[in-house]
Amino acid sequence: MKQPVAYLGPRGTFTYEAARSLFPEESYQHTPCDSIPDVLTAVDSKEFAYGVVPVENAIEGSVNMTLDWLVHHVDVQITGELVYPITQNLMTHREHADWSFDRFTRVISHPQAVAQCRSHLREILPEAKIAYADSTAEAARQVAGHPEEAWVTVGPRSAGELYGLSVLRSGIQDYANNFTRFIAVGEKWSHPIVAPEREKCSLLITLPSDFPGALHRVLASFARNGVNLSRIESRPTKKKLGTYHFFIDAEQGANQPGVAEASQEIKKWGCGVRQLGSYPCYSFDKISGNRSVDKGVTTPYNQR
Ligand SMILES: O=C(O)C(=O)Cc1ccccc1
Repeated sequence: MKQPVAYLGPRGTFTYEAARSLFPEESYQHTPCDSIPDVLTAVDSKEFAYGVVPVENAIEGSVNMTLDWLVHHVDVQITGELVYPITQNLMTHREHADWSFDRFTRVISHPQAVAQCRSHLREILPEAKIAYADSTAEAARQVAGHPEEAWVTVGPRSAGELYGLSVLRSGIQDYANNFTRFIAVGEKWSHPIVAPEREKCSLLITLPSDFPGALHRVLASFARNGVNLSRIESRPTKKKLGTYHFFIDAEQGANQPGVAEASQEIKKWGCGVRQLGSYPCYSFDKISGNRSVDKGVTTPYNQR
């Protein structure tokens, strides 16, 4: 029987692509959820063994919705990572395929997709209002369902194809090298065909109050124990202005030397240390096999 995987849907999202790359269709059944919290909650409640959500984009940075739900609302482990190339397309209803840009009144998409194309959209659609949807494919679905409206959307070509939209312009992201990191959450798992490129682990560190130089000491402890860090991101604790949780990614698995030692030392100083996962990392190029991704135009519009 195929194992169930929840992803940020509907079909056609970038997350759908990522979910199919990490969890091949031969062995897994992919089920769309309406939002990132829905995916994480469904895995936390064990309704689904696995889930896939976006966590960070090269242009726009962290997906705060994912980070905040991991900290405050669910207790799930990160079990894998995929780095996936993103090409953003400006798309509209087939009936408006030959319209000039100035006729469109609204751009609908996921906040991350809009943010990745902000300058380009300001330039070509300066008067259009921005409206947000829970995913790019949901936005495509809305545009497809309203031919009477002068709406455009931003998202993957696959979503446009699925909902019968026309592509007005491809590669509308503001910068080249637009990649998104997606995470798998839930039960332990490993890709049936492809070996991971490396291991990583993610920790959530909470500093005690009134502790001078606490963050400095935390980082120094990792350095002393020979642990290479690749990311540090702060998010508000939501309890008091100016207090933060720190997401820290280390370039090694949690059971390799250094991480346990540093964590113990940090805990002794009164810091909270929660392991969010120790997991294999994959890149789309290696994992995709024969499946194609929208190569589109990956040079941003202002560098053509
Ligand atoms: O809405 C989607 O398609 C998603 O998967 C979220 C997202 C949006 C923009 C870039 C990467 C992921």
